[in-house]
Amino acid sequence: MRITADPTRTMSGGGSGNFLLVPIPEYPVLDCVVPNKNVKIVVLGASNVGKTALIVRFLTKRFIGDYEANTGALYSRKLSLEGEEVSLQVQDTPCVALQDDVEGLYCQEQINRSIYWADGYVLVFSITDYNSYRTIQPLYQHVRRIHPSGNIPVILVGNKSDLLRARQVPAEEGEALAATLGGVYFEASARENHDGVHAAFLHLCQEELKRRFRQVLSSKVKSASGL
Ligand SMILES: Nc1nc2c(ncn2[C@@H]2O[C@H](COP(=O)(O)OP(=O)(O)OP(=O)(O)O)[C@@H](O)[C@H]2O)c(=O)[nH]1
Repeated sequence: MRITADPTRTMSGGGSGNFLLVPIPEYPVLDCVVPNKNVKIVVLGASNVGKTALIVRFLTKRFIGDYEANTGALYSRKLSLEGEEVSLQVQDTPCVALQDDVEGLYCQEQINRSIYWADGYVLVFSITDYNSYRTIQPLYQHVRRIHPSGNIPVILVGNKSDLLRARQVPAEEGEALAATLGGVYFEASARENHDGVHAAFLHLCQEELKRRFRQVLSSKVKSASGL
């Protein structure tokens, strides 16, 4: 499945101008935690693909243009999902890079900790940068090495869909890759559209909550059948 940002519904950020973003969590993390409804998401991808821009767009509806490089900031906020309040934590990360050794991927220890910590994964590439797309498969394998068992809620985001003339990754390749990862492909533009970005993050939260629900259900079935 692919969701393309709708340019007719652009939310440009109301004259925010260009300035360096200093990431400040919307709520203090501890105030934000709702028991059993705390979803932790990490955003991963190569350099310059728009990880920070996507997070900022999702949380503030704004596109600023200039972001502090490799922030690694943790953001938190509450949101209403299907009538229930969920506290969401979103971890920005420094970029990962392909390299020629056996592992194939350069990933800082800080990123490994974030992968271990998270419940859900936003894997981002830029549709204008084929190398960033090539990073995704090894990155996913890296996540799987850290979480070898279980279902990993993941979405694939092809960002910068406003730059169609510079496209290097066809939408079909994004969809095909997402299918092999067991996730959904969202094509989005952090620059031009809030709705597509919002839909992507929301989908991931919903997937994680569904996964928990299935887990609780199956453990109840197991304990009932054990009686
Ligand atoms: N045209 C366009 N530019 C974007 C979009 N998203 C981000 N950018 C620009 O791409 C550049 C990189 O954005 P960042 O959000 O800093 O990317 P990042 O992946 O966090 O980068 P690293 O710090 O290298 O990990 C910035 O100049 C953004 O303004 C988009 O959807 N469209």
